Amino acid sequence: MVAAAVSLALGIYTEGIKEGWYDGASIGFAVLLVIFVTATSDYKQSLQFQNLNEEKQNIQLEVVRGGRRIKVSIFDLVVGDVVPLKIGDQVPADGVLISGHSFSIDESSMTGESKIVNKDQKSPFMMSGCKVADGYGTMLVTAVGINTEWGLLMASISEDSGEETPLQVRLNGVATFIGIIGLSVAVAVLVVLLARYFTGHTYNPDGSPQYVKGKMGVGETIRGVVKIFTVAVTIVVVAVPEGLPLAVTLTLAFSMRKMMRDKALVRRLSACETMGSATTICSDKTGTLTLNQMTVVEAYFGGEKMDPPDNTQKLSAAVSTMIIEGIAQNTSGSIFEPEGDQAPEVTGSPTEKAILSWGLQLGMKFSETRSKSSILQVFPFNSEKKRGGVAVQLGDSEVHVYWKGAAELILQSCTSWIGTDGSKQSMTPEKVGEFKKFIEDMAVASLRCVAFAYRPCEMSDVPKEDQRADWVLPEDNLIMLGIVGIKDPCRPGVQDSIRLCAAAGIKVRMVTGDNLQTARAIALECGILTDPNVSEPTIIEGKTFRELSDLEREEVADKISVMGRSSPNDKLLLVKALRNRGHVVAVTGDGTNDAPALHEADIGLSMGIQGTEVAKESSDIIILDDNFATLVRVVRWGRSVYANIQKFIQFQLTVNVAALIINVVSAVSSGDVPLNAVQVALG
Ligand SMILES: Nc1ncnc2c1ncn2[C@@H]1O[C@H](COP(=O)(O)OP(=O)(O)OP(=O)(O)O)[C@@H](O)[C@H]1O
Ligand SMILES: [Ca+2]
Repeated sequence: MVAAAVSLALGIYTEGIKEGWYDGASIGFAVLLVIFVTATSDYKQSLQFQNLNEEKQNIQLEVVRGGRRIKVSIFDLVVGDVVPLKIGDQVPADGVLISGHSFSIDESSMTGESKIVNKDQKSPFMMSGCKVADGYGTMLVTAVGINTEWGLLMASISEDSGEETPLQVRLNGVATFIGIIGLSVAVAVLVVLLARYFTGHTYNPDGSPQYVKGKMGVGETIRGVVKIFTVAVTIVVVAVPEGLPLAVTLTLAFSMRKMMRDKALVRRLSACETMGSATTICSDKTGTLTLNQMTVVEAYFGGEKMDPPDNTQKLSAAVSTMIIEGIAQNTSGSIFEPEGDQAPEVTGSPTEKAILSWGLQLGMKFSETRSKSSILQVFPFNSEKKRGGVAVQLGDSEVHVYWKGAAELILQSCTSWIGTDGSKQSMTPEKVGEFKKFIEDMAVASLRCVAFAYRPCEMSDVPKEDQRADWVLPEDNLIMLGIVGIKDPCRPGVQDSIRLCAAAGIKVRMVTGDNLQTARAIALECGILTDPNVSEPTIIEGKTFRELSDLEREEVADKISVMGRSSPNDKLLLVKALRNRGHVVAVTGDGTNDAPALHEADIGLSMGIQGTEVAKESSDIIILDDNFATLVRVVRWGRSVYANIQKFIQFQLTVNVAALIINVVSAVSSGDVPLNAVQVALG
């Protein structure tokens, strides 16, 4: 703007009002144009951010209305709703805890203290925005929206989303740098020209010197100097690549919108850029590479295979009852049994749903079974332990502790097994081999294996009610009930996406909590592995990797294609090792414990459907449809952002530098500039 004003003033002054205005005015016009485009794009971007923010906040959650669990948007939550909560969820509104087990809450977002607070009948109040750190429970909503503590807090502060990406910062730097060079060159030219002018080395077209000492009037001298000034100003204006940062903003905003349409919600703008340079993707298996539609297709109970898996003919009534009790009580899912003969509705995580549906096939009556015994203590399933348990009281003193979890891990804790007739038999090495063989067979067929076990107790073994919250469920000396194999088909199209990645130089690795053999089978199916006979360290167990030294981990990390039975912490270790190796790592995650790995990675991608709120908040991009193919599209967008910006920089710098050189050379040699700002800006 200053340049425009100066140029305008000088132009009018040197060439008269008729011809002089156009140079300055055109610079003014160019500047106004840039300002206008910047403002519009900034405005559009802020609108988009608002939309995205709304999208981010539009959490779908389950509420219980009329005894039935339904999914509603967080915006449709009303006072009086009953909301089931589990680990990783965000408390959606203010409310009180109605029921819960080992339920605790991370209130750091409200209080600033990162302390986990236990919630029970004595302190049942929960504030919106906090995260469930452990356990599960149900809450009654007492205040929503602006009436919550969180709402009051948010009303008093406004959010700032004007964040600049690293590329923008760098380009701003480049633009400033070039500007400074232009300025110094201009000053140099100014000095040279002035010196030549005043020493009488410049000439008019007729060959007479422009400046003759002592013979010039003041007006004429000023006119000469002003002309030189115009030249210098033009050099500065031409040299500054003012369009550069704007181009980046526009490109990013454009890609963000496109990505949103492709089912990827960008939480951090810079992730778009980084994603383009990713060299490896560590992907979850369940839900990302597979459909997450699970069904029980095999079952092995009472030491015998059930064929079909819901055929209970061989099992005695006592065994069936126990299995059904274990399924109905030891679950974080739920079944709604409508009146009449409508089909029951099963809700919960896909694994739970598969098991509950299978229970229904066995003839389980969900609420009836649950009312027969009362729950004393719960150990909710988590990916670290890969098992979940519950202690229930039947009658006066009989207590059953039920466990279900990763098959081979449960098997290790079993010292006996139950026969079809309900007799307890001791776990001989042969029988262990038999169970293992069965797990292996299912895993090779790409099934997820979940084992059921139990242990009878007496009420006298159970701590009194006031100390029960700290009671650790006994998990040794278990009695094996049986094992189910759950099928989760590969996503169609995943093979193509993985091939695409390979062609683009990105290595896809699978990091899963599932059994190594199951992982191998799925990896073969979706093309991460091509040879079924690969060995360590291409395919490695989480535990083995964990026990290596930092250096060894870095060495093997490159070779790993599949990691099975991994805990979220193993994922973090892998990401660290790969980054130390110089990789740009993208990692996917859904669980609460995945948050550290998502943070550590160059790009953290969380799952929109299966992902917990904690995971989403730690991620840079949310994959709304959980699909691996979407992830690959994000990479493509990231790369196009880079390519576009690169091209623009090349173009802009060529133009600016060339114009600068031409102008300087001709200014010094002839005292005038051939290229003015308008030509450069529009050219
Ligand atoms: N609800 C559940 N109850 C008991 N055991 C379960 C449950 N869900 C999964 N498992 C067991 O834990 C293992 C999976 O653990 P984990 O949660 O770490 O994996 P995931 O996150 O589901 O899979 P991925 O890492 O591939 O996304 C399964 O192999 C299964 O045996
Ligand atoms: Ca996982």
